[in-house]
Amino acid sequence: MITVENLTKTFTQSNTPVAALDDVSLQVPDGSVCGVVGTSGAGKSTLARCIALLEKPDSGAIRVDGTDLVSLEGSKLRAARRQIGVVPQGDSLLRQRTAAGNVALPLESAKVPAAQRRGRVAELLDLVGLADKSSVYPDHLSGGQRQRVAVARALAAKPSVLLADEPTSALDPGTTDSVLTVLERARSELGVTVLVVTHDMAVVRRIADDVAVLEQGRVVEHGKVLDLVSEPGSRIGSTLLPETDQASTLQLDSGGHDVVAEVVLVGFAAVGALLPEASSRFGVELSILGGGLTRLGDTPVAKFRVGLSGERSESALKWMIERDAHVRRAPVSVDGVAA
Ligand SMILES: Nc1ncnc2c1ncn2[C@@H]1O[C@H](COP(=O)(O)OP(=O)(O)OP(=O)(O)O)[C@@H](O)[C@H]1O
Repeated sequence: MITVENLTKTFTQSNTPVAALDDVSLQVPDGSVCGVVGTSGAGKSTLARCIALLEKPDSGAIRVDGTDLVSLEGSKLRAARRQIGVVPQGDSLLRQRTAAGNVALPLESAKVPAAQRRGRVAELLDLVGLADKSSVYPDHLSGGQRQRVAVARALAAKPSVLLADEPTSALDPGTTDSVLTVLERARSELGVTVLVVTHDMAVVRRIADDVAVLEQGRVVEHGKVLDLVSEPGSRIGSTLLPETDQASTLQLDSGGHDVVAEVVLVGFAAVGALLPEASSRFGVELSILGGGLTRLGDTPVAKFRVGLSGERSESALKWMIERDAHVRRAPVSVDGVAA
């Protein structure tokens, strides 16, 4: 578990203090992937650098498996750093070393014997799908392959935490996918806790269990992605789920329904069966007025605007809520048209 408690960090720019981190607290459970997102200047990289112990916060604590890393010094600090593998922002490989040579670097620093080193490097290159590129130099690798070597290098010393700062920036969607697959594999096959700093919501959509949204140095939203998307007003929800409120759809179809509601359904069972079952069980006519289906990680999630007509519309809605559908009633005016 990574626990960040009340972290603050202020820089001075032209004699003016800039609060890069302003009382930031968050938790990343063991073996999970947490995305840290936010606009440019929100404080994402500063947070990553503090957690990687490359920057000292002004105050606050960073606990990995219970130990506060901020207070460590000397050999204890060096040992703690080894527990945190870092994939830095941008191209970080040494040009004069092969892929294998780059991955071997942390093992050489830790004085791991050569035979053991070779075995570990081979394992890691295999993990990132680059076993056949071991003797290739970075200039002859694609951007995505270079990032995967950087991930292998970050994992070399068997860290419990992997921190990746914008690992997919400047990569096209196909290449992004190959890098995300490797981060996801680090979690699933090695049990590493992964923190990904990114401005790219596709990263959150594809691999994050948890997410923290930073804005001007503060955490404005934090939690499990699948919980947040069902909360009314969630920024994550409005970014990751389909739009439901196109004015044209509403004007054409919403009139005449007894109940109009926005429904978020999470998981195969809910997405596949809940609406048709509610309709048949309560004898109500149910129309989809907007929205659609998406996928967050492996989980299908739907957000629909629905219109229900029939005497038992309210009961149908209540029944869906009891089955974990997240329902928000749309206000309906006296003539029955959704506002
Ligand atoms: N070394 C520094 N000296 C002065 N100001 C800094 C320093 N590092 C960061 N800042 C400032 O702190 C704030 C947060 O910067 P940070 O790089 O953490 O944001 P970010 O969310 O990672 O942005 P980006 O997505 O553009 O990388 C910004 O206002 C930035 O200008």
